[in-house]
Amino acid sequence: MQGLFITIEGPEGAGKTTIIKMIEKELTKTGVDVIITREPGGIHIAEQIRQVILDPNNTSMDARTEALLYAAARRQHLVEKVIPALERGAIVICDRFLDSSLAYQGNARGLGIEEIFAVNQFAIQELMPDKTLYFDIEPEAGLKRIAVNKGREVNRLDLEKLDFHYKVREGYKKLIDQFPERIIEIDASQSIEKVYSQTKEIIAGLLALHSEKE
Ligand SMILES: Nc1ncnc2c1ncn2[C@@H]1O[C@H](COP(=O)(O)OP(=O)(O)OP(=O)(O)O)[C@@H](O)[C@H]1O
Ligand SMILES: Cc1cn([C@H]2C[C@H](O)[C@@H](COP(=O)(O)O)O2)c(=O)[nH]c1=O
Repeated sequence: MQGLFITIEGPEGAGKTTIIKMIEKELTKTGVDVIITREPGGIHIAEQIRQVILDPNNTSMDARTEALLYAAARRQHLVEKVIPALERGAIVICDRFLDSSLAYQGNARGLGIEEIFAVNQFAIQELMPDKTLYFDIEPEAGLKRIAVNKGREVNRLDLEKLDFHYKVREGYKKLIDQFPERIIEIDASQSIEKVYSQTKEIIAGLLALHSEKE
């Protein structure tokens, strides 16, 4: 595949969506073929699965069912949107991907990072991101940010106890140790301007390297 697959990860309220929108605006100006998308979602079927997973009324959802639904949404999103874009050489920036499953379902739900990785192999068939930017923030600070954002819908996972969100962050830290070449950590507790300028610099570097290779 000739494109470049970049994923953005982090706990709730880390600022992923905010920064991705700013990056999209910047890249669109420069004429780069960029696709901005998200998980779970990004295409009709996966958005429908998203509604089921994140509905706060679905309190009886089993943890393995949750993990499988994320993997199913991922599969459809890859096949319908991400892979075709990469094949035509586009830059794909995805708000969350496999690492979210590893941190949330694998570590925080306690299903096991290795186990969730294995389940997801069926969905991704070894298609991993070229680079992942991990936005790190203390769970309390991230949750505080989303609490003051009154326009945002509260989802089923936001409602988990603080301890769950700490385990999510712990899961991401384990992934950084496991994939140091792929995952770059950014301190997301900084101002929007600082997080944006660091992200922009990293993405510019990745684009430059990518175009050298072509
Ligand atoms: N660096 C920042 N400093 C202060 N507030 C921020 C910062 N980045 C984002 N915010 C605000 O925090 C809230 C959450 O941001 P955003 O939706 O981008 O986070 P997210 O990582 O996509 O969250 P989630 O994964 O929970 O959807 C928004 O109201 C946004 O304006
Ligand atoms: C892809 C993916 C996501 N999650 C969780 C993380 C968030 O709580 C929601 C998505 O909401 P957002 O506002 O779009 O960030 O889903 C998960 O638990 N596992 C996953 O694989």
